[in-house]
Amino acid sequence: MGRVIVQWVCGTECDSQRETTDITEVDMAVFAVFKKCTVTPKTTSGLCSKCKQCWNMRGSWLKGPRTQAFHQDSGLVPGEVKSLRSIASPPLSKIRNIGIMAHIDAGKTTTTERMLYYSGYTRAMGDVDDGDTVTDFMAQERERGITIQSAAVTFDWNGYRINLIDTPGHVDFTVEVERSLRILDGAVAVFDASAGVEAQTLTVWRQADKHYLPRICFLNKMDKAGASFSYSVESIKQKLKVKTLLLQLPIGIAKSFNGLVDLVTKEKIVWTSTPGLDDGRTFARIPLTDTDPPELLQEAKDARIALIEQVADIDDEFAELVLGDFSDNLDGLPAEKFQSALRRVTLAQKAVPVLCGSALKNKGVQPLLDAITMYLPAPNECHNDFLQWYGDDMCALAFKVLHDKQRGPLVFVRIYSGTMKPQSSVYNVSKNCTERMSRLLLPFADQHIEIPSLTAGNIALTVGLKQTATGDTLASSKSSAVAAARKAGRESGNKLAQSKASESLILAGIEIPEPVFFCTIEPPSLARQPDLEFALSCLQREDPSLKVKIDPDSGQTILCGMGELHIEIIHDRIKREYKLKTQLGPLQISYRETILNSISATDTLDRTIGEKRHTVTVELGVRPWEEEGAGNKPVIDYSENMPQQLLTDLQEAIENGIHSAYLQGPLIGFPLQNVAVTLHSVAMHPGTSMTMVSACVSRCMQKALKKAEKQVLEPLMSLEITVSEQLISSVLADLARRRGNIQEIQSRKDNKVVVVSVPLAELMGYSTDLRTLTSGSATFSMELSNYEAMNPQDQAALLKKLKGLY
Ligand SMILES: Nc1nc2c(ncn2[C@@H]2O[C@H](COP(=O)(O)OP(=O)(O)OP(=O)(O)O)[C@@H](O)[C@H]2O)c(=O)[nH]1
Repeated sequence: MGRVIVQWVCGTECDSQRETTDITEVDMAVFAVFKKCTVTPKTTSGLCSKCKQCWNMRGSWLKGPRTQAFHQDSGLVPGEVKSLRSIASPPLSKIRNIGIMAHIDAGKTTTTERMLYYSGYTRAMGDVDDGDTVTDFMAQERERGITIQSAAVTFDWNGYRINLIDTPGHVDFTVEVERSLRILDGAVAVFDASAGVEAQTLTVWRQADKHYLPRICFLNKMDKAGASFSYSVESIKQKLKVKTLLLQLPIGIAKSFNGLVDLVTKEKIVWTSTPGLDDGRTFARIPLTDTDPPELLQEAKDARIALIEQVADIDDEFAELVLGDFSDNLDGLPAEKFQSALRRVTLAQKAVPVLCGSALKNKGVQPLLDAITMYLPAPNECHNDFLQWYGDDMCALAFKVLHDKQRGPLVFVRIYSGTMKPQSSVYNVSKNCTERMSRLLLPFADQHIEIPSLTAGNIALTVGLKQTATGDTLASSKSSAVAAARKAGRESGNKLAQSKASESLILAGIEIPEPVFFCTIEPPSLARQPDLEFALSCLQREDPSLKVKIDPDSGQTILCGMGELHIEIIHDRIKREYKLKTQLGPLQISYRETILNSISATDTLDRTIGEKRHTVTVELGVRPWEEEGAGNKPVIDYSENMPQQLLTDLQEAIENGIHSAYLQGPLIGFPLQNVAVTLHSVAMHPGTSMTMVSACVSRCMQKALKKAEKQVLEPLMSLEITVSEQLISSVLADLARRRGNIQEIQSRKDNKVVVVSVPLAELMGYSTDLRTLTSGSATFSMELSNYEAMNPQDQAALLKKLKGLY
């Protein structure tokens, strides 16, 4: 038997876990028991002692309560496992990396489950309502009705490899959205056919626009009372402003929905059920004939002609074909030519194919899978700048990190070029370190299949990378990354471009915005502090927009995040996943401090520790720095009196002292910004330790800062709000109340896009307020723009508040 890593979890009381590398008959029977709860294992010899105990106690798994972990195992049959091994690396043209996006409850999970089932990789169909799906989401997501984390599954369909990734749509999780979209080549948007376009779909659709992703629409829930094909299509046209290509027509609607007409092939698609097995696996494609109801025939004929005209309008090659060989005989138009034209139009994003069905009633999913392979792009049809520099060398992007209790961190990567192999070293370009990857796995359906290598275009799961975090770029070696950077520089010509190019090599990953909110977090007891630190370090690797630091005064742990909801979710995850009930302090905004004039100071530190006397005297000056290049790091220079060549450890000690003082401003202890430091002199007693030098420099700098004229800087956020013309006035009025400074109002089709900068302090709860103001129709994205000086009144009010004088 092949080496197949399968993790299974006993779904009953014992909660034990086991990994096996060889699938045997017994194991298969056991998996079947766990998955389907209907088969009796021939023997219990394959069970661990805990499971055996459990088995002996119950005598059966049949009534075992279903737990979330229960569904990590699968009902694969041995033959299928073999076939997985033989197709580990399909040709590039046969790979589809696609996202599935939808408004909450549109049927994304149900559709994915059906895809896995029909492609033959799960033995039973998972059901959202029974809570046994493969792409199960976090508890918080279900409770709050939002998607936070993306799931990645791989499966094969008709010789194509499909890597399917969920794209969460909530504005507070921009990084999660960005990291999913960044590695995709195309997307399927799922709609509830009784609701049309809903708010969250609008958000993700716009994000997908930003990444130029070709898309297909799937109108799900055609069986539902109130479902309307025409209403949904109209809503897509109106709200998403796209040209829709109706490739199918539904046969019947709501309760009477029972099939589809394929307008490209002129066939009816009818699902047949065998008594007791209505799983939608079998269906027939029957050419439309005169024996079909005349209304259906007429409707199909009109819709097909409209589709042909529409495609001919957009695609010249197709227009030539239609006007030439087939002008008198549109019926004779070969389906393959039609499909090629539809593919060109979809890839060029000139229009979007629309399909329909009912995932729950097992209708329409197979044609959707065909459409994914037919109309969405292969990785080599997408453009990625940095690829040309790596050539055949391996370059991959880590887009998701999961913490597995047994295997440690599992890192999902998208391979852009070259080949990845287990038991090999990889160079992390973003972290400048080399790591060893022990195993390479495919997240195949609900299994992780061990593979010997994987080539460009694929998505893999790696084990053993301990440093790599979400968003990091991986290359085969440091020399390969340097060679790629050089190549990029050479091609761009000058020095500046060279440095930009090498930066963009690193940024094959995702730009992580600076966190703007923070709060303290405390474990339930001091003894649990190490547990909290462990939880936070795991969460930080999964989510690079989360930052953790220690308050130098109080020693408290500080959590810095992107938004109110972000911090709330992290708090919740620590409780659920790490079983730690932590206490959060009030949410605060991360201000900065600066100075307005130049000041010098001198300080002496004289300490005797043990037998040893440490004496050091420092003289330095601080001044405002208005030129570029300072930001949140100090600009440091040395006066002419200082020796030209300082000893390395002395210089390091001095700069450490400056950096530590820079973290705590003189007014309210926020980090400094735009301050330069000049060191005039350092005199020390022989044998004085470098730690004392750092301490003295830091103290001297704080002394100088205290004497200077001080200023608080507040974070200004740059917002892009997309809102309909009718609602723009109320959005603008609200922004004025929030001290918003409108920079630009652009027109985007029927919508207006407001570009505005607003102090973060005025944006608490903004996503909820905007939703209320526009009944959920407006969307916005937000990022840190810069830090700006507060006016004297606002600053005085803030200082009073922070010092507790209110
Ligand atoms: N009538 C009908 N109900 C459906 C269909 N597809 C899904 N549902 C139901 O709709 C609800 C939501 O389905 P999900 O598959 O969880 O939808 P989702 O888009 O993944 O939802 P989130 O994960 O919460 O974003 C469940 O109760 C499903 O049973 C369908 O085709 N017809």
